[in-house]
Amino acid sequence: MAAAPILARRIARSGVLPLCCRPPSWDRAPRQPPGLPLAPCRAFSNNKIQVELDESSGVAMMKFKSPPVNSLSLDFLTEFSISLEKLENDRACRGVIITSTIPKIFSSGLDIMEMCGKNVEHYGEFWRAVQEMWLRLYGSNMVTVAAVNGSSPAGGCLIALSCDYRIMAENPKFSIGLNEAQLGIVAPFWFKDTFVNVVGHRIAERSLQLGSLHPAPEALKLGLVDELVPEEKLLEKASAVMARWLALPDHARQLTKSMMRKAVLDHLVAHREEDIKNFINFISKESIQKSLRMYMEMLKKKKS
Ligand SMILES: CC/C=C\CCC/C=C/C(=O)SCCNC(=O)CCNC(=O)[C@H](O)C(C)(C)COP(=O)(O)OP(=O)(O)OC[C@H]1O[C@@H](n2cnc3c(N)ncnc32)[C@H](O)[C@@H]1OP(=O)(O)O
Repeated sequence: MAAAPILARRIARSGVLPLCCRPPSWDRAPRQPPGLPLAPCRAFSNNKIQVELDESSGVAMMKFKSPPVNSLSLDFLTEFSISLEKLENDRACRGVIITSTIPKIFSSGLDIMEMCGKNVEHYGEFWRAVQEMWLRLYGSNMVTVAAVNGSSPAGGCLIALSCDYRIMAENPKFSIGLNEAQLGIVAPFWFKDTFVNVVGHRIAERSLQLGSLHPAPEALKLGLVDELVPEEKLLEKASAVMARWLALPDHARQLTKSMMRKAVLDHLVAHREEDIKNFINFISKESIQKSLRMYMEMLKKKKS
């Protein structure tokens, strides 16, 4: 019996408070009393995501590990939201680095099979889980750094865009972008707003209308990612960036982050049910289902 729907309902019932539910944490510096042995790493690993918290630095490493392509299924999204919630509520954790264990893939975006041939209840539950994940990540009090070590289309790109800083492996074969238009679907307003907040209106408009996937060097030029580094240096660089961000007092950084992101978060919170209804109506259309089926066939043909 799949646990995800139950967990998803549990999260949904609990409600998410954007920017974030726990109290302000300027007193939450990692505690490593001098003279004591190094604080241990605490780890929790579920099926699809592995998390290790280094208590001495206050930094968690979150690794997606859902073969073949880290697609964002209902189970994955539920696990992701629960992992974020656990870290958010852990006073020892101040920052999280998000990366993937799958070679060449950060995340392939929303699991298309969750949006194909299912019933209205399923679409509603799935979309609520997508919203939940974004509200938790975009509204997180923690410093969030995406170490993008592979391709990252659509929902995968949204995860990276929702972080505070994006470092990508400098391989031109890896691409990133909101390519929904290529699938015959439309990125919802909060995907668009998150994108605009990172790259500005003009670049976002052109990229969204064309459903562009930008190779890493182009993504850097557009400001979609903040820097490129050789793949083998990605985690080292992410840790260095994290240390720089954590050097500031938490309360000042968090209030600034909240000020920058609040309007966009509030917009979805105020229109959450409407957004779910809109998704259900859109995705249930026969023409949209046909587009998604054709896209999946195209992916399979590309392989053979
Ligand atoms: C009102 C609002 C309405 C709607 C809003 C909806 C917003 C949607 C957001 C999204 O995120 S949609 C998903 C967009 N994702 C993509 O376009 C990515 C598609 N995948 C790829 O381009 C490639 O698979 C790849 C990620 C670059 C990896 O390529 P690679 O060659 O390494 O693997 P392969 O293509 O052979 O794929 C392996 C396996 O995985 C299946 N797959 C891939 N992506 C997805 C996915 N997103 N969902 C489900 N399944 C996916 C692929 O079909 C292969 O399956 P197979 O082994 O059974 O053939």
